[in-house]
Amino acid sequence: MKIQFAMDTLTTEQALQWAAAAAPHVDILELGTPLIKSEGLRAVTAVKEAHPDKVVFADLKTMDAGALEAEIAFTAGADLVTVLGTADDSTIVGAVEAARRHGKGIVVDLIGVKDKARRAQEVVDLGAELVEMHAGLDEQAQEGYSLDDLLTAGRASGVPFSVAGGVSASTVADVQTAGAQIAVAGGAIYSADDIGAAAQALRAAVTVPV
Ligand SMILES: O=C(CO)[C@H](O)[C@H](O)COP(=O)(O)O
Repeated sequence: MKIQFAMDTLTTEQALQWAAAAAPHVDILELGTPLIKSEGLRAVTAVKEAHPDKVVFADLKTMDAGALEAEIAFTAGADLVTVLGTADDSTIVGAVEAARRHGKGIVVDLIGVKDKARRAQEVVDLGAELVEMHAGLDEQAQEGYSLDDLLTAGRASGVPFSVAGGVSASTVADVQTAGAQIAVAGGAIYSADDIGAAAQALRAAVTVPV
């Protein structure tokens, strides 16, 4: 299973520092939505130039104009771009077509989707590379939140999936056992005093490296 580091910060400078510390221990460097809104796609270019060997993930969370938004992110250096599962099918198809022109991929983020397993199957049929079983930061802050529903939806989907929603070193093995291709971790890494050590601990907690 791969590890994706979600860099939810507001400056390219901070992201580059975090990426440098975490890169030896992660497979995918994600530019979080707040970072892209704050700095624009220049941040994607900067991270790709600094880490050409890593998969660079632009978390655009596109809801409309799928072809156009995906096109500009791939041109800026992204390898994977997100479109929301709540978007119209035509938005997802437009983004997938842009990905194919660039030899890259679209990840459909299922944040806010009620029946995640069913929508996952639909969007993979539309050409998405994989889906992200995702509970956002606001959902995570609610009392009683756990990853369990995401893992259940992932197992039920039968399609390639990642899991994002507060994944930490103590839950990453459960994500792997559920069959995820990718575990996404943001706060568990960037909130630590030592970013590199936190990324390394997450990697070490994955029982069977893939
Ligand atoms: O996309 C996001 C929020 O919308 C986050 O990047 C994602 O949830 C991963 O971060 P964390 O591990 O802190 O939940």
